[in-house]
Amino acid sequence: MLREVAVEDAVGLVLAHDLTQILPGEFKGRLFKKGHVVQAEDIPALLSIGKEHIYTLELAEGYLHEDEAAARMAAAVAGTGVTLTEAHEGKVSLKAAAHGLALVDRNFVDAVNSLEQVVLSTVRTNTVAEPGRSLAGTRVIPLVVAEERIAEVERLAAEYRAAHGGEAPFRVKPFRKLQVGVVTTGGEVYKGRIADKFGPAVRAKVEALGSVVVEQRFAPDESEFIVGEIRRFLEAGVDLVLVTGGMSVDPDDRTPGAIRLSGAEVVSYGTPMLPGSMLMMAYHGDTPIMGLPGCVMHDPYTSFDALLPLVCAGERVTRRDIVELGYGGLLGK
Ligand SMILES: Nc1nc2c(c(=O)[nH]1)N[C@H]1C(S)=C(S)[C@@H](COP(=O)(O)OP(=O)(O)OC[C@H]3O[C@@H](n4cnc5c(N)ncnc54)[C@H](O)[C@@H]3O)O[C@H]1N2
Ligand code: MOO
Repeated sequence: MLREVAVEDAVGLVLAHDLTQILPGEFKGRLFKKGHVVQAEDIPALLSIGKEHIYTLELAEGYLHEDEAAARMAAAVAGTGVTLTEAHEGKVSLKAAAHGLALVDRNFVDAVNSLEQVVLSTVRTNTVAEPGRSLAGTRVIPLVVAEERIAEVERLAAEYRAAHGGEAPFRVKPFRKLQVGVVTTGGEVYKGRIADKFGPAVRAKVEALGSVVVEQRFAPDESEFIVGEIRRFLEAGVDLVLVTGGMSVDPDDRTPGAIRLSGAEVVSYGTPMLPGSMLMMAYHGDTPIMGLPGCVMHDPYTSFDALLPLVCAGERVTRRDIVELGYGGLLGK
């Protein structure tokens, strides 16, 4: 168990937890590590950070130190594509091992946090994970916790894995390198009245996730023409077809009709996200095809930017994924 000891009497005893020093503007970090055996020369430093008494460690049977509890929780929830840090000041961080899509089961996270004294804090599911970026953290609130509490978290995680073919409730799915074909519609661009701005914008968004635009082709506002270009890319075996412009309500907006006419199975025309409400998500077999409205060209984050990471990670976008964009999806106009 923990024993409170006056600093002057602590020489030779084992520190129960990391001790943090904060010097505003200069330093914040660990002054002494958990497990450190207090030396006579440590006493002035301990007093300087305001410690006249410290906890020394004598763990009772059936109790865990905060570091071990955090480490066990992290190991229980972490799946593929995730690395764990060592416990530091009672916290373990879960980091992305590769550039990919963080997949987090919200119900599982809620179930863990409904237990008392434990913390599982994560990014939202479908967040883009950069390698080395911290995506989740585990800790417990008291310095020592009943082992039974952590065993409960481990049970929830084991049940989750059993119900999901072995997949963990928290994992990172690496991005694939997709070969992307772009069909840019619009008579004004096709006829050279204005310069194309969609191509560079879409290329940058695709490349940021590690995929590549293999070709961009141009089409006037004619359904059959657009269908022909879509089919050409499908026959060439691209992994993703993007059709830009012509997505709203004008008579010249042919793209949604052309995507349907090409034989695609439409998941959704329209997304509850602003900007990006006029986006179409569809599939030809396993090949995704997306109709991109004008805003994708000029807005940094739209429904396209929310869905492209799923596509690049090889997740099949469902109607449910589209529905869930609405809550928190008002970003612009
Ligand atoms: N009455 C309504 N008006 C609009 C609606 C609506 O629901 N009802 N939706 C709005 C939304 S949301 C969007 S987004 C825009 C644009 O949708 P479109 O995909 O149809 O975009 P276009 O009409 O094709 O083009 C808009 C604008 O951008 C220029 N453009 C298009 N492609 C290119 C390109 N490759 N390079 C440079 N510039 C391009 C085009 O010339 C137009 O000026 O509709 C809202 N309106
Ligand atoms: O498709 Mo619009 O995107 O909402 O600006």
